[in-house]
Amino acid sequence: MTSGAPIGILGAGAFGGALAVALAARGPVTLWGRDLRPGQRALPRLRDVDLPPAVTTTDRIEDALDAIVLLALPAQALSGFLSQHAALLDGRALVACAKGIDLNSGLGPVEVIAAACPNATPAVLTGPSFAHDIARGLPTALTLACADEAQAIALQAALSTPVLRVYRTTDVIGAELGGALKNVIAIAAGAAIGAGFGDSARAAIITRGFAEMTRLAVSRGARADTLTGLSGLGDLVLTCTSEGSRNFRFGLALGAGEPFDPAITVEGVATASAAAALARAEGLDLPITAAVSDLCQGRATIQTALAALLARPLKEE
Ligand SMILES: NC(=O)c1ccc[n+]([C@@H]2O[C@H](COP(=O)([O-])OP(=O)(O)OC[C@H]3O[C@@H](n4cnc5c(N)ncnc54)[C@H](O)[C@@H]3O)[C@@H](O)[C@H]2O)c1
Ligand SMILES: O=P(O)(O)OC[C@H](O)CO
Repeated sequence: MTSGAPIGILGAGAFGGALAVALAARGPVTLWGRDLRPGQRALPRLRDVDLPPAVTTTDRIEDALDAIVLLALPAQALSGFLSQHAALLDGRALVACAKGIDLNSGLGPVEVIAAACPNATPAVLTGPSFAHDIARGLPTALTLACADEAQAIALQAALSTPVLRVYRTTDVIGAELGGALKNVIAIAAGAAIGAGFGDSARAAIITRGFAEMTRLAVSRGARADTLTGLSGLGDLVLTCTSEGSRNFRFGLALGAGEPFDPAITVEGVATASAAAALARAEGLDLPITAAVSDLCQGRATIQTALAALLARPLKEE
């Protein structure tokens, strides 16, 4: 894997498209999408952005199997996609870009890769980053997590550009759970704002939500300090405070009792249920996560969820 080596991106949604634009600054990129026409230069999920000449678009996965393959697909689609294409993908450096927990298995993206492609070198790219910011060339810092440190160093170098600053860690569980769980807390923050509970309530949700993220991640084997980094606290702050976030906007609609376009990817919905199940299995108390899961599944209203959270026994912080 040399600097400027070709990169393949599977998934031509907002994030796959944005990464293609950014990584084209350092070498050739092949972008595969299931609905992509060869030669297509504009992406429906990434409005007002034209792909640069260094990006080749294709609807043949075989064309995008470069030394590094980024998987820019939603978390709930990853397992099925990998199983379907395992023969092509196994044995490669596969970098998941998804932020979620697989609802069926309770696994994070790296474990999902390992299960479907046992000979691949799996990694995850996460951290605070809106596709529309990256595609516009705005400065962004990400986290690359890979259990193999030498591979983490190589991927970090290969995926960094003058404006895309990639940090690395070998704490895969911590990095991927931070990215997954912040989406759940962002739904709660959005719901609080949408329901008119105010900014003080949002600050409480961010803080107590962060405690829940850390509790579950540490219980699953993460280092607590990973959660204070870009992939945890960094992304939590971004996603809970910006209407650029789909999870936050979904929460806003939920809190306001308004409809939300079901075609928009909102990772926190499935991940709330997956995280609540993991917490039950680990004997952990994650009240905000459970409330989001109940809200999303229609088992609670915004008022009953708030009442349940406020009625909890008083405790030490
Ligand atoms: N958009 C962002 O700002 C952003 C930033 C960082 C990380 N992410 C993460 O990246 C992942 C993808 O998000 P996105 O924003 O690109 O979503 P998106 O909805 O914009 O695009 C998802 C793409 O995946 C494709 N897809 C879905 N299921 C598929 C399947 N089974 N086979 C093949 N293709 C399939 C869709 O056709 C679509 O092109 C999510 O986990 C998200 O959390 C997104
Ligand atoms: O739009 P969201 O809520 O999926 O968030 C996008 C990124 O994960 C922000 O880092």
